[in-house]
Amino acid sequence: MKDLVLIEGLHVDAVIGVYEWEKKILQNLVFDLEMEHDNRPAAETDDLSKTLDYEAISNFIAKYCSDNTFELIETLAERLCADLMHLFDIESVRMTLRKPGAVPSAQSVGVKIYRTR
Ligand SMILES: Nc1nc2c(c(=O)[nH]1)N=C([C@H](O)[C@@H](O)CO)CN2
Repeated sequence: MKDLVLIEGLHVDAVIGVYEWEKKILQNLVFDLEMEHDNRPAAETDDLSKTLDYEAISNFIAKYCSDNTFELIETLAERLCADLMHLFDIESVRMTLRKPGAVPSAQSVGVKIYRTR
């Protein structure tokens, strides 16, 4: 098992959805990420620059969601994972993206994807 850096339950507001009324409102999305990265260099040197900075990545996700609008959560998850892997030293990422308000009778709905270099 390789090392992981985690982000769990990251709440972000976004304009997202297939229906016209959804394009005029903000809806809550919840992200969980498992990002593969060798944590030993950071642990050996106690150096943030050698690991995946979960704060920087969380901030990037929030800004990405405020700067971009999509219809499908599949599109958001796919493009966001591609950008994250391009910008950060992530070997692979498992992203769960939930849209809790989308189906009132469900606790949550969403997608889960796994992408690797
Ligand atoms: N697999 C998906 N199904 C649906 C999506 C989606 O993004 N992926 N989106 C919608 C609507 O936007 C919905 O969230 C409105 O409540 C429907 N199904």
